Amino acid sequence: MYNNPGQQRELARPYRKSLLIALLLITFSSGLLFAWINLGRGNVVVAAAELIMAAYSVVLYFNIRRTQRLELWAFAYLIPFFSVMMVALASPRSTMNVFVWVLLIPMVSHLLLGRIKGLVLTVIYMSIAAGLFFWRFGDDPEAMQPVILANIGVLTLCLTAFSHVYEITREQSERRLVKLAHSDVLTGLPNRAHLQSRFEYEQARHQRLNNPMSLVLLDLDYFKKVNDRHGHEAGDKALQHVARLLKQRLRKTDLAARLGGEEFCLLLPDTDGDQALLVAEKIRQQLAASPLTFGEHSITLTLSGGIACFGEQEGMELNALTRCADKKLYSAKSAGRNRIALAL
Ligand SMILES: Nc1nc2c(ncn2[C@@H]2O[C@H](COP(=O)(O)OP(=O)(O)OP(=O)(O)O)[C@@H](O)[C@H]2O)c(=O)[nH]1
Repeated sequence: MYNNPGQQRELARPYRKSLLIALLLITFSSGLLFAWINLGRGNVVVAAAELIMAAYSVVLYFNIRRTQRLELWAFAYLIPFFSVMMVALASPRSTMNVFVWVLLIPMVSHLLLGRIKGLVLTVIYMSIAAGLFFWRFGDDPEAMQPVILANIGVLTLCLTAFSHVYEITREQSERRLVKLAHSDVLTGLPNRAHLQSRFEYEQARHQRLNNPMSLVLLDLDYFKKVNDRHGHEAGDKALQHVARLLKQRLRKTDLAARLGGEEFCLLLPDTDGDQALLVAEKIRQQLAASPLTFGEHSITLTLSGGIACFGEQEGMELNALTRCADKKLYSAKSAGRNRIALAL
């Protein structure tokens, strides 16, 4: 599942990229506009910094469209952008109005860098901006009025807090959505999409370490009869019963997924065919020995299974392995059900 920060960053990539591109276009046009205004006012240092920033944003624009390392480029944009802002704040020729730009810092930092790095950058540049404000206007009684300081302080704090809380809730809902998209609603087991991404991870690990890996397909026997005799609710309970058993029996490093209907798949890393057969047999026996209680009924469930081993012979891709395991599952069904087939 997408739980680590790297994967979380991957999810945020598309919207951060669009945002960064929009910011670059704004920086380019506003850089030109303000350079022209500042040149007119004789504020040459600030005008030069703004022109450089406008030119730099064109360079970034072309790099960002192709890059895979968005966060690095976001830093490459934000640090010069905020630094030029600080130059403008420090310039004796600029008025107090220019400090309104500081309010952009928390929003832009959080949106482009996420909650932790965004907060760090916000605190650094807000502290510099506060220092510059007191340095420039500390002896101006008009600017130092408590009501003005309170307005600026509270507004800045609010914007920082809102941006931070927004990022936290955005990350949480993103995680929830990904979890939903990767799990089966009825049983809570991972679904086919999750199996595919986990398989790709295990496939890469196998190529590096050459460890064995097995895939087991399990299918409940005569499941239609359970639905027909006891109703769909009993069928659903039976599927949840099997899912619970799989979760209990397997190692943390194994994966049990529901592929759909009454079919389940186990991905067993570091496990060869014989070991997989032992695991599947234990599950089969335990299921047969622990009937589902539904109302006053006790419903005995059995399953059949087929095992495929990762390798050139049976398959190196998920589809090929599944096809191979499916053939063996079919032979287990034909041989009378309630059994696991390792060979055809
Ligand atoms: N209750 C419930 N039933 C489901 C669900 N998904 C699939 N089924 C039912 O599972 C049954 C599968 O029937 P079959 O494919 O004939 O398989 P079977 O009866 O187990 O027979 P064999 O696999 O040959 O042993 C169908 O009746 C489906 O409606 C589900 O989510 N809940």
